[in-house]
Amino acid sequence: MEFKQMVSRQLEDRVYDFLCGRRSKNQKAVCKAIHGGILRKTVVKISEVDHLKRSSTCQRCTGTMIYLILALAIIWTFWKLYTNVYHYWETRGIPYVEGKFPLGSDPWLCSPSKFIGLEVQEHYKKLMGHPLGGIYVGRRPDLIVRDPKIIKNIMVKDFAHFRNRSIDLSFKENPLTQHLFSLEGSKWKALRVKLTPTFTSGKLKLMYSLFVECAQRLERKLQEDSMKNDGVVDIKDTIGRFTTDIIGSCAFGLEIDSLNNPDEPFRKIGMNLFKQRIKKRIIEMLFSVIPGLRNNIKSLRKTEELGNMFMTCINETIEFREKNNVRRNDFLDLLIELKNQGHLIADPQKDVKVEESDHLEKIEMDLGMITAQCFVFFIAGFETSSSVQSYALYELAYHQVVQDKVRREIDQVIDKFGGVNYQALNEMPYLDQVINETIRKYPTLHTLTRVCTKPYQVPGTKFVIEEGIQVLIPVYSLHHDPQYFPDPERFDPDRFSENNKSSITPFTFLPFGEGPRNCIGMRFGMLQTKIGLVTLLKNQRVIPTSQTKSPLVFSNSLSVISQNEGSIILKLESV
Ligand code: HEM
Repeated sequence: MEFKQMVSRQLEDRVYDFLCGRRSKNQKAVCKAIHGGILRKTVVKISEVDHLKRSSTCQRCTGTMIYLILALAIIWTFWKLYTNVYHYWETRGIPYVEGKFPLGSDPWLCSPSKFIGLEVQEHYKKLMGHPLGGIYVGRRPDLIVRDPKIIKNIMVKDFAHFRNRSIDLSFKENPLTQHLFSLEGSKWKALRVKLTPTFTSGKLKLMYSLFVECAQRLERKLQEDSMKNDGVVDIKDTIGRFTTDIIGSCAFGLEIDSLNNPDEPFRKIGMNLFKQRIKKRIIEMLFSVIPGLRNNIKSLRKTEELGNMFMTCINETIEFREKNNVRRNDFLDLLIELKNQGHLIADPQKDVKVEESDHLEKIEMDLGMITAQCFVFFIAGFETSSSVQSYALYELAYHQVVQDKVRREIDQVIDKFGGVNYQALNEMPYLDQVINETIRKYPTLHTLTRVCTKPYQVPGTKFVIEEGIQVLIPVYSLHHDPQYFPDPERFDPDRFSENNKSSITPFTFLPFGEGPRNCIGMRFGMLQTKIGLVTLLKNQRVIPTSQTKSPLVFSNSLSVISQNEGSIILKLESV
């Protein structure tokens, strides 16, 4: 007997053992005789099944066989339906990265150690030479845009087609989801117009004294830390506490002191919000396959509890301020003003153009809406600026010449203004270069998203982006593309010097996004970052220690924000 035949016989025997269970040798032989053909061909004709039904010896195995075939048919149909979508880009003549069952183009679920910015970069590299290309995230066809000119059209010129981000708002009963980052369409527009004046430089100047209070606390803490433990500190943790204090003070009007109080609840909340690991990734992937599942996942309702805590805190603060006529010139004061107007309707303003076709939706500025805005200021303001400062200090520790140059600039400006006031911070061009180079190398949002809200023909092509397609703007990949930033892994603040910055290709450097939906808190974030760095660098030198992990490794969290794994340990030395 041929080897192949022998193996198939053995296999057949095993299948019969499984189907016929504990039966006598003779009964099995009858079953085999009856089902042999069926099994070999794996296709059952109804007549054969009828015949089988009539046979009293093998009624049990007939039933099992029918179930098995039904199950196979269901699996086959599911597989066909599931994988059908993987022809989406091919049929539209768009270059693409192949999608495979069940994860699409993204093997990241299988490699939990990979940072999403790097995953997108792999696709970006595979699509080299093409202005845009398709990928599949699970079953969802997404479009990666590589060409800076098309990026400009999507983010600015033809923004009317791409107003929304793709944030799942199915968890609607949670009031915290109604914030500026996630709102869509005319609701977003109305709120953006009203909140924009909150972030003018005039308003920031009024808040400056709140920044100074927190900076003074940071200065004292650093002095203490430099004398303990041989000056070795977890700089990420210290700066994280400092930004929590600033945002707590400016957004919630709370005098929290997380720098000196390790158990400060706001600090704990901030940290937990960004701990989304592999389990969360798997859940997210399931959401892309089974929409609506989100509503049924109990663990995600934890955010509801968080919402209640925030609501109570804001409620009490507003009540107190209104009763005692307290004003602190912070975000909450400005939001209370909006609450007292009752509702918002967007007005035409130069930064957010209202088109004639726009239906201007009324937004009730109730407590829920106010809390949601405070919440987004808290998460956006806490993690972003704290990461930028920590990564800048990490790079400065390894680039002492650059660090000395920044310190010289700080000393000159302090001499000129007699201290670190608001104006002084705006006259430090080299510090600006260092911050820009930090957010180039470590962009806080590795990938930006826009959803196509009305069909859009890409200029110069016949290709139409359909409504509902998610567009990915690969910020991390652009910032690390040697075509735009030669030797991209080198930390070189001179890329942003007065002479060199004009040669940077527009729309390849996007640390705060672009267009009407860019970062509303950019000035606030820059101010927070500068005051933190100046406070530290004017009195201390940072140097790497044997405990400093280098290079920085970015985590695989699903968060839109790039976060490095673990701590950033540096040594402080008084200067
Ligand atoms: C250095 C610090 C910061 C960085 C690097 C940063 C970066 C970004 C980026 C890249 C976006 C998306 C832009 C786009 O899609 O085009 C964004 C949006 C946003 N940021 Fe920031 N951000 C920072 C600080 C802040 C602060 C301090 C606040 C608030 C206090 C804030 C509030 C927001 C909000 C509300 C949005 C959504 C805007 C909208 O959709 O209209 N950000 N930020």
